[in-house]
Amino acid sequence: MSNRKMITAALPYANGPVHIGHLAGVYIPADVYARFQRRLGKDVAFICGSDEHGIPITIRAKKEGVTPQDIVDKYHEIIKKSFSDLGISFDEYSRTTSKNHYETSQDFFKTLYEKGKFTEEVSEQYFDEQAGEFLADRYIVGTCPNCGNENAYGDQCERCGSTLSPSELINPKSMLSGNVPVLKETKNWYLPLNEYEDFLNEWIIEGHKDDWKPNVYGQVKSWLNDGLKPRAMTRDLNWGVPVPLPNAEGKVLYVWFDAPIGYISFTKEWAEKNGKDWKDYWQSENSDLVHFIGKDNIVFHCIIFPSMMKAHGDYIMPKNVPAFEFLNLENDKISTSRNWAVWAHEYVEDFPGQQDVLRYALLSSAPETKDNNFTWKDFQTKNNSELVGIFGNFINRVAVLIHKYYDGVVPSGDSNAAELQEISKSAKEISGFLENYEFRNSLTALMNLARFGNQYLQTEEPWKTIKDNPEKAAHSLFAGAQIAVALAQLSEPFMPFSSEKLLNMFNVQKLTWSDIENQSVLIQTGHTINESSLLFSKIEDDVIEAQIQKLEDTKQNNKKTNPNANPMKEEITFDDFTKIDLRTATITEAEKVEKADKLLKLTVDTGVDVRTVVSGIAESFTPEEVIGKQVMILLNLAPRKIRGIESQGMLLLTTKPDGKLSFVTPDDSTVENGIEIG
Ligand SMILES: Nc1ncnc2c1ncn2[C@@H]1O[C@H](COP(=O)(O)OP(=O)(O)OP(=O)(O)O)[C@@H](O)[C@H]1O
Ligand SMILES: [Zn+2]
Repeated sequence: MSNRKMITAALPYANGPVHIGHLAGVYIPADVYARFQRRLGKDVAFICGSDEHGIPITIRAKKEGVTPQDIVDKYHEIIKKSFSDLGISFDEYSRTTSKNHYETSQDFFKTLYEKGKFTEEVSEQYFDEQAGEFLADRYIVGTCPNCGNENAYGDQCERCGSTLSPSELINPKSMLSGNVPVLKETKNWYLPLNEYEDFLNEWIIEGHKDDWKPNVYGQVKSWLNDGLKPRAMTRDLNWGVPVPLPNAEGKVLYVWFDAPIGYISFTKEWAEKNGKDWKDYWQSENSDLVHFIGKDNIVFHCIIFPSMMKAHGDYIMPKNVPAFEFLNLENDKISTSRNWAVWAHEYVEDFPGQQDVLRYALLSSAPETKDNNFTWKDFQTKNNSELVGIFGNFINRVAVLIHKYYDGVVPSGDSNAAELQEISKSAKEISGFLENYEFRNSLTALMNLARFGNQYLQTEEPWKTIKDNPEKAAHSLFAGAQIAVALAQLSEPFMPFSSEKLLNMFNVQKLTWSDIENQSVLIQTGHTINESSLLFSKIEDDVIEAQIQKLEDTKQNNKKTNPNANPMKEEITFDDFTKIDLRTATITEAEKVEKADKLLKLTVDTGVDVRTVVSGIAESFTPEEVIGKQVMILLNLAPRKIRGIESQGMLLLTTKPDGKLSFVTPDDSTVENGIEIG
């Protein structure tokens, strides 16, 4: 084991604020680990920053009519403040638009280029001639070949979830101009990942079978089993780090090339300010590199970035990549675009001074080995029963009784008593779990010490023995004080705000982890403690209901701005519109079409003539229901045979949320048939 810990947390993408999913899946566990390593006396660099390049940012900027820089400036500040408010103890939090990052990532690219690690490949890519730009996959929309969704993206259909490439889309269109894009040749630089398969197999599949998490190991194995392909490390785009080669105008580094190099750039920035050498953390065998990420980032941190570092030649490989699964909210997938989230900055406003409650609740339901769910009710229970009922209650009783019976001076007791062994036992247990990235178990071990303390006081009953056996009472509170101070010390990685309050309350200094493991006496007889203050307070039902209501409002709002509604179709002229002959009409007869579940044969009085229309409405209406209904008809639609019946025209219908159809009708019954609509 080495003395240095180079800890990174996934760079949050600067197109939205931080939510509880990010916190539970990456930043809080990473912070617990970093704080713990510092307490072990390790030389820790805990590094992060905003990821400010890539397509979603440019798309968002276009939508809002601002520049990509405007977007990232806004979210970088919000994200940075949320982390600091929640006590995430980054040594450096920077951003990928920093000058230093441009230089570092360009240098990295140049080194690989000069060593001949890239292959150059010419490929055909979609190009928007009107906008004069190559189109990233996300910038192309069209019909999904799998489900028929008309608004599938060039890389993915969000309706059926299938992964696509732009050439698979039916009727591809550019999102920039709405035009049909053309294929045009372009040259890019590729990293032949297939050449790194042997190295990855040996290093991860053979070398980390036992110490990496099964979810991480399994994902890597399946990527390797499928075989790796060369991947483009540059893109035709105008937002990002420019490719540092001649004749590479209009090309930038692939966002997943530059983003992980951000860890290195930001370490440099931190090292420079603190008189350290960044290479001691990234290029020395006496350093453990650990990446904290969510499961969707595994391939980038276990395959692509390591291959880049291997190609470079000077870097150490990560010791571990403890990736988390996903956190859901109230049984629904957390989503920035649907605003389905508990936002860190809003939590801090709604629950002032209660950051540790969120840290505790998220850690105890961290999606460590499988996806997990956050609910407000559960959050309330964790606070009221565990933090208030057990942890806070125990410490408060100890402090209050010491003030009451001994004027705030720790009484004398037997420092060899068996109950004091619990302290070092807990410290060792927590430490073992944390070294193994088992955050939930470590938190349980901490709470178990508080539980033990509570029970101990309950059996000892110093409030009774103080009368007839004062020596016993003194020892009980001496031992209670040791356990309370142990909790103050050991809770720091998990609940840093409360830990600090507690250390002040007991008027003691921070100890190293090994001191806590090795000393049974953490606060001496005769030591004066400060006034006790309440650590945690009960969260009432109305507070929780307000949060639930907020989510309910989001649901309602999402219904209003219907996420299922298709975006506008291609623009048409007024002349185009006047070609359409829409009229009011009345259905006079209706019957089922034999052997067709969906069809009704209708006789329609159009005011101009009486005609037959076959309409696919039988799953929404019975024939009886529609007779006499006034409707709207598209009169000049070319006739068409459906099931042997000639259908002359089309009725206008729309769809209700339950999927049933609804007629478009005039809202006034005095409108006669045959009147034009327009
Ligand atoms: N619900 C979640 N649970 C656990 N981890 C998550 C969750 N959402 C994102 N993460 C992780 O947080 C880190 C930063 O995420 P990033 O900024 O890239 O956002 P994202 O994945 O685009 O999320 P969103 O789409 O919700 O904004 C990544 O490592 C990602 O895997
Ligand atoms: Zn689809």
